Amino acid sequence: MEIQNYCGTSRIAGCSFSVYPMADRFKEIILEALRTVDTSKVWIETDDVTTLVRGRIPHVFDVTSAIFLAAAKDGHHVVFNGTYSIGCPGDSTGDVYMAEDETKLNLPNVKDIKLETASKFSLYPLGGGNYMDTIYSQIGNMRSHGITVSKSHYSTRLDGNSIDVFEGLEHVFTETENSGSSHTVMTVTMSANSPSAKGGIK
Ligand SMILES: Cc1ncc(C[n+]2csc(CCO)c2C)c(N)n1
Repeated sequence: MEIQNYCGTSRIAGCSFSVYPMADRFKEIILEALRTVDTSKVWIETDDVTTLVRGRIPHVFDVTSAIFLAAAKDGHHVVFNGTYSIGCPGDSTGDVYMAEDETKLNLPNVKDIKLETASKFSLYPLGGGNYMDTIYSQIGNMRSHGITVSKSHYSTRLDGNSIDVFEGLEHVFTETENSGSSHTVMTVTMSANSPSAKGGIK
């Protein structure tokens, strides 16, 4: 069989992510978080390393943020690590999940959860010309979401309420996509309830 390497045109988005609860009950916390979130508007697959979610951008962010919040809301130290991608060559157009509307199913259940988080994110607008301009303007974009933004090497640090940070990141990702980047990748590491002092290890 001939193997084809082609670029789909559907603009299906996706995220490969894991949550790491630092607790004895980590297995139950992960599985419960995956079970309680409504995933009916995305394609989803979990294995022993990550969970993959694919569909429209709003639902990919709705599901990933709700799973993190479900795992972290009770106070356990939990880390989320995710790679968001859109325009990946080979992601097929045929997925039924692209027919869904943009109404988020989980946001009403998690929007009032207040959870202070520390994150680092990196944005990679692939296939566009002025990628540094796009990155700098999108880092500026995060500030307008009430997020504390600070410099780091290889990434940008974000301190703020979990849902607000996810909302800002969704905005950044969507705007980068709309700016004409043919393939966009964004990595996010988010930590909640860490016993470490902010920015340090004491
Ligand atoms: C979101 C998410 N998906 C999958 C894993 C991988 N994983 C590690 S332990 C465990 C439970 C026992 O099977 C699973 C599924 C993860 N950590 N987070």
